[in-house]
Amino acid sequence: MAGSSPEMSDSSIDPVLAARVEAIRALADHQSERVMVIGPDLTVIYANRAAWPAGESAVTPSKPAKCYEAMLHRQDPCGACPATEVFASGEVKSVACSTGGAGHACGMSQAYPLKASDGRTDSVLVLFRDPRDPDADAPAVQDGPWPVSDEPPGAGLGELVGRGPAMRKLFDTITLVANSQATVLLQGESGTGKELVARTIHRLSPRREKPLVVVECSSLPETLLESELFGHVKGAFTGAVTTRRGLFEEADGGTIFLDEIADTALTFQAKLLRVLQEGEIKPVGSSRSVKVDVRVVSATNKNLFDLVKAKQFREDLYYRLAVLPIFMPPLRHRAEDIPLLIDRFVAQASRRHNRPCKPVTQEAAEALAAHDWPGNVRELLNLVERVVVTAKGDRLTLEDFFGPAAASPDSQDLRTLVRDVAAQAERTKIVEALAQAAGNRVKAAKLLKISRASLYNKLRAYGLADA
Ligand SMILES: Nc1ncnc2c1ncn2[C@@H]1O[C@H](COP(=O)(O)OP(=O)(O)OP(=O)(O)O)[C@@H](O)[C@H]1O
Repeated sequence: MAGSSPEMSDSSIDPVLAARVEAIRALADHQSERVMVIGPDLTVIYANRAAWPAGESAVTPSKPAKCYEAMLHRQDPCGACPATEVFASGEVKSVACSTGGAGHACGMSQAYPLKASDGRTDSVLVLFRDPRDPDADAPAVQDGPWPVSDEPPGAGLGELVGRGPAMRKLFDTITLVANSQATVLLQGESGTGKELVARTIHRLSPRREKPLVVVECSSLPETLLESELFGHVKGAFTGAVTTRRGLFEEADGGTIFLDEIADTALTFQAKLLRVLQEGEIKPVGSSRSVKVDVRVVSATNKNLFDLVKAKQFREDLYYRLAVLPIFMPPLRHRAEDIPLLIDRFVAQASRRHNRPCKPVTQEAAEALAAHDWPGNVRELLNLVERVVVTAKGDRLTLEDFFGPAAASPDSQDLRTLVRDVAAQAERTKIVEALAQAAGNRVKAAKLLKISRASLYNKLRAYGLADA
């Protein structure tokens, strides 16, 4: 065993936490990045080989050691350890140890709370700045090649817009996880921005010069998904007329984004688990394994842990994928971000459709902020885009968004009206996409940038299932 983890065999350890630490161990044991997990009393639960001071081996201490004893040979803790703030707040923090690891302190640069099954922060995952690295004092996350933003600074991260507490917390988490190699699981309702977050993680990560490969897992039958991801050799199955590299190989050195991971079959999950455990893929029909260095980010709009409990998703794979889980807040829980999103989307759509960028009236902005947006940011985006194209006046009014009925004094309940209008805009987009794709639903889902499962749900909801 490369790291120290005497307590992990302790049966009193929470099983969710134990599984998470196991998954961290599997990923971090052989990495050169320094990784450690500590308990609330600063006891070392796990430390990989690289975390130990140069020249010292990872010895399993006879009794649980405190991080300052084990790493720095100190008798006392290092004054105000930044990790203690993470235990207190339970929030993700980019922390900076004041002495930067120059002999007296450990030089931790990031700390991530690991929650037990009851939601308590039971331990903290710590990543370090490497004092031997010439860029050690540079910010952990460099600016990516972002497009020029329409908003003032502080209104987002890359293409992600938001400045309310939920999004600020999300941005902290993203910047933190971007710099590590660990797998990330994004969970949240459809349209909340999971794919955009995956892209942001990739663009902020040291892998940004290498490919980001996006795979819509629900759009392919199991056998095809396997050959798409792992490749196949000539003659492996009917139709395999040539040998083909899989998407894991295409993503080598970069990131693979597995969307709708919950919709994969159990047999496929077993194969994916093997890839994550061994860091190598076996093309269909081949007996030869190929080493790949790919960071896996996956997403689902289902509750994956419920599927684990229902035995529809492998528990061991869940813990492998969810080393760093991220929950996307639905738009109705962050109404404070809606005006910013509207500004961004009006500016983008006006540029795209070559229209003047018009302001939104106060009345319309209030109605938009009051809606509960079941389709989340995607629904808002579609509505704004339609209005930018169709509005005639020099401002975007309540009537432009919600039709003449909204402007009349005895209009129906505004929430219902907004819902109806937003649904209408979405329905029209779906009908147009289906027409453009000549009825092919996989292509239509691609055009709409939604998953096939999500398209099927919407077709049913809008009475278009037979379209
Ligand atoms: N915070 C945000 N700021 C700006 N644009 C956003 C934000 N969140 C989402 N979007 C935009 O909304 C649309 C939907 O986002 P995305 O496809 O990432 O959602 P998703 O959660 O992956 O959806 P699904 O589960 O249906 O695949 C995209 O056009 C995306 O660019």
